[in-house]
Amino acid sequence: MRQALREIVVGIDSSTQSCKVLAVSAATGEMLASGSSPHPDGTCVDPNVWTQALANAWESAGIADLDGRLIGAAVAAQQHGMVAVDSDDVPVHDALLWNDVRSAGQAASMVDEIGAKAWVDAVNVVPVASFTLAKLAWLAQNYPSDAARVATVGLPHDWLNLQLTGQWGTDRSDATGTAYFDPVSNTYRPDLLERFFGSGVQLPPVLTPEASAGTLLPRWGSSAAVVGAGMGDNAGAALGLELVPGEIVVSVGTSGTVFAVSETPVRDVGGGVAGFADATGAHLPLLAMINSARVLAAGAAMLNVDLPEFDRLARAGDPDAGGLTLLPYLDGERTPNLPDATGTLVGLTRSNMTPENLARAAVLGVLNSLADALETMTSLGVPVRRVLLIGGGSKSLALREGAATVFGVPVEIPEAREYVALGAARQAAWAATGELPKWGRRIEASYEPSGEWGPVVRERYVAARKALYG
Ligand SMILES: Nc1ncnc2c1ncn2[C@@H]1O[C@H](COP(=O)(O)OP(=O)(O)O)[C@@H](O)[C@H]1O
Ligand SMILES: O=C(CO)[C@@H](O)[C@H](O)COP(=O)(O)O
Repeated sequence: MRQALREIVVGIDSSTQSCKVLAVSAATGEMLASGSSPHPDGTCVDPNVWTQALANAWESAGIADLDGRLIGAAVAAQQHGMVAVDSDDVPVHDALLWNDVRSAGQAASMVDEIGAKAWVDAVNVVPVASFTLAKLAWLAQNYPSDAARVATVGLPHDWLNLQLTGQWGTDRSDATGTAYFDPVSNTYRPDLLERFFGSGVQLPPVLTPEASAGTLLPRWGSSAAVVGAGMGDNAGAALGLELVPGEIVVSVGTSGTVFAVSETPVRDVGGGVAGFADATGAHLPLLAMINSARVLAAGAAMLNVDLPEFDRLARAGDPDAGGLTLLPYLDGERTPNLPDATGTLVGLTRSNMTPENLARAAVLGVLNSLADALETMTSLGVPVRRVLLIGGGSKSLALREGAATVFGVPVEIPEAREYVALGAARQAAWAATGELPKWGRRIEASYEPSGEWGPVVRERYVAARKALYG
């Protein structure tokens, strides 16, 4: 069915640092309006803050003024966040986010109790601090009276679905980040939830990718547009990029993520690759890092420069940063599973200790941590013809130019777009029209690996990581 050219869909990306709203043509995907609003810093937040940021971004994009042209909306959001509410849907505790490592002890106990293989067999992930179930176990152990009041548990995008439509609803891609949903049988595992948290908790229905989660409540404007099922943010980016097997996305945003689409589940008892679902009915094997674009921002702050100047410095450094190696685990790390780790700078000498080399070491540290993840992914048989580099950090020219050489594979930079929000918009069009539109994707720049300094930089990084963490 051809959409009328005037019809509009809205995609929402509620991510760690901000909420972005994108209005696009349902027929072509062309951007018509956008707005954004920041989220507070920190690793836990009252979910009502996300609702307010969405309202602000919605208003600044002028969505309520689109009259009868708005036919659909959908939310893609940061994964895993623990939204635990009472019987009136009031949060009983701030939502612990994916990058809150306080639940590391609970995750480790969960693995000790039943073993990594049993977890992979049950839900195709091995628990780490990031996953919702570990956070719920943390809540039960540290705030038992709050835990006792929990009536429903959802995720950030499920919460925003509730705000938009008045109904709870989730999808496979986000449900797989809980550690109590099996992406193979497509069913919840309430036994695991009961064992590590408690019984009697309601969970949002898991909607199919093209399903409607409801229609917009009047507070969002006059239109009763359809709201799609929504999804986790990485599945949103895959949908926005129209990703196909053979391509691996490396996203350098608040989180660093490495993911691919796959018709079959990818199993990793080693726990690096999480066997998430995508937003089309297939799978989304993924590795996530806590330390990514913010390492560059922290480096810029340390050198007292802005991001463009930091980038200029990094490009002016020696190709191998004069021998400096940064293990960038500034906020603890998830992959590798080192929640208590800190960053380490190796190889300082009086001659290499320049702002240029320090900036370049930060860029190379982020790239090497992503290269570790890429190697784990391909070691499990996930094919890689090329990497698509996206996320706010991919604006850094130093990062772009170094990526192919550190990864050892060709890298393409898709044109600058908000791919998470775009994927949500694409799903909204699917829910509203019954057809998943093809909007295509344009590539802005391509890079080939150069053998010159990449292998040396990679070897130094791997040696430093092994020396410190085995
Ligand atoms: N030119 C740049 N160089 C390095 N990092 C950048 C640049 N521009 C933006 N960033 C970083 O990108 C991050 C935001 O990326 P984005 O993909 O929008 O985040 P999210 O993953 O939360 O959606 C911020 O941490 C910001 O500092
Ligand atoms: O934890 C994960 C994926 O498993 C993160 O990717 C979060 O989904 C947050 O992402 P951003 O805020 O960086 O988009």
